[in-house]
Amino acid sequence: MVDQTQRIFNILTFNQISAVGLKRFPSDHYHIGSDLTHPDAILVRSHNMLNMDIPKSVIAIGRAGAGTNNIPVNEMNCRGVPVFNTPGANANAVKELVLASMLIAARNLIPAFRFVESLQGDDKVLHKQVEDHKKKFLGVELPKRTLGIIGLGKIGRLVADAAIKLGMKVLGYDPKITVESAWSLSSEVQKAHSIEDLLRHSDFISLHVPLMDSTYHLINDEMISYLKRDTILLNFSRDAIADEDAVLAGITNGKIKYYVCDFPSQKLQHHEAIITLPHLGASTQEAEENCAIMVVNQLMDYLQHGNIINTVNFPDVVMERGSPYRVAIANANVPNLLGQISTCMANAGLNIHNMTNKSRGEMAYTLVDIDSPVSENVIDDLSRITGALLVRYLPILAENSD
Ligand SMILES: NC(=O)c1ccc[n+]([C@@H]2O[C@H](COP(=O)([O-])OP(=O)(O)OC[C@H]3O[C@@H](n4cnc5c(N)ncnc54)[C@H](O)[C@@H]3O)[C@@H](O)[C@H]2O)c1
Ligand SMILES: O=C(O)[C@H](O)COP(=O)(O)O
Repeated sequence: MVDQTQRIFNILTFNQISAVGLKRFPSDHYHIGSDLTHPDAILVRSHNMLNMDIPKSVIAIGRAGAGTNNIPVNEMNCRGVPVFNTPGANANAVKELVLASMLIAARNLIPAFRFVESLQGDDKVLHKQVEDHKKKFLGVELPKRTLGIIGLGKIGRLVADAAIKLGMKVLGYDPKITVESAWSLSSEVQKAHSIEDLLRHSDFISLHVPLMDSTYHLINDEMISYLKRDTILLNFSRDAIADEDAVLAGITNGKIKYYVCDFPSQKLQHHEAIITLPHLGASTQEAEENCAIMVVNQLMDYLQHGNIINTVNFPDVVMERGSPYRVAIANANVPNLLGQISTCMANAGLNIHNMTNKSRGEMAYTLVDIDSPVSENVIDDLSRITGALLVRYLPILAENSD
């Protein structure tokens, strides 16, 4: 049997992951590279992995960021592979870009800038043109205007706080809000009774929901029909949350004054009322570092100790080491798995020191600390239990690597 205390983990990287995070991997137990052939884990940002042949060696995927719609999470469920992300690590960066975008749109800064760039002549001519035409760019101020926020998670609630500080009224809509988010939400955020209610009463609308089946084209012709005239719509979530054809029609019929979004497409290019940015929401030095540090810490804790924190498909499961010998089992959430695990260990003469088991939807996860080393045969027997998807033996790594 390979000495698991000496093992090396291969981490395959897609996209540019901040070196501040990558350097946390101790070099005596981790190899990092963008061209490794038998990776144990993948670190990714927005690289599209949906149609990729993900090597069978992969036991974890870490998304340095929030959205995981580029990762085949269902396929990973079948393999018992956790998909980690970094909730909140880039939220401030997105919030700041949303604030900038609201101000840019409210004051017509893009057309105003384009106008100035188009001017020709000496300073006297320029000044005259400026004073004659500035009325075309008359803007509005934010205080007392209503911002509707759809999705009050890590980003939505920061945007809400900032808007309130700027004197705006904030309406929020999030039927799936978590208890943690509800606790951290400013009491000044008014709850919209329905999405229609929010759309009808907002001057600005900002989308902060993940892309899932239930949010695909959340903003469509019908939803846009509820808007006030001249609404400013901001989408820093994902392209497909707003139906581009519906947005274009909404601009034509006067419901939408500006559509500001982080996801360019040919349909959205070269339109006076559309401002698209090159997916810049999380592109700050701070956010990139925060995401990389968080995801690397989570990944190392999982690879070395089996602990799971912040995945989109497994429950959080953390157990302090009670012994140097640990077995981690990702399994389907079916009856009698724990009984079979205990029986298998008892049959091998192993004494269980401590164990924990949690489930989330179809997935469950079990950590078992054992008083003595565990043989490869026992790991094979555990792997044969119906419903066991991924079984790992995790003795503490040798020296300097915890
Ligand atoms: N532009 C960027 O660079 C950038 C950066 C970070 C995140 N994002 C996108 O923003 C999304 C949100 O990020 P987050 O960190 O706030 O995530 P989050 O998980 O903390 O919050 C998402 C919120 O949306 C809510 N929600 C889900 N379905 C909803 C629905 N139908 N209507 C209303 N609310 C609904 C959830 O209950 C949750 O509170 C990410 O999934 C990602 O797609 C983009
Ligand atoms: O979901 C996210 O975290 C953002 O879309 C950021 O994506 P990026 O890491 O590719 O910038």
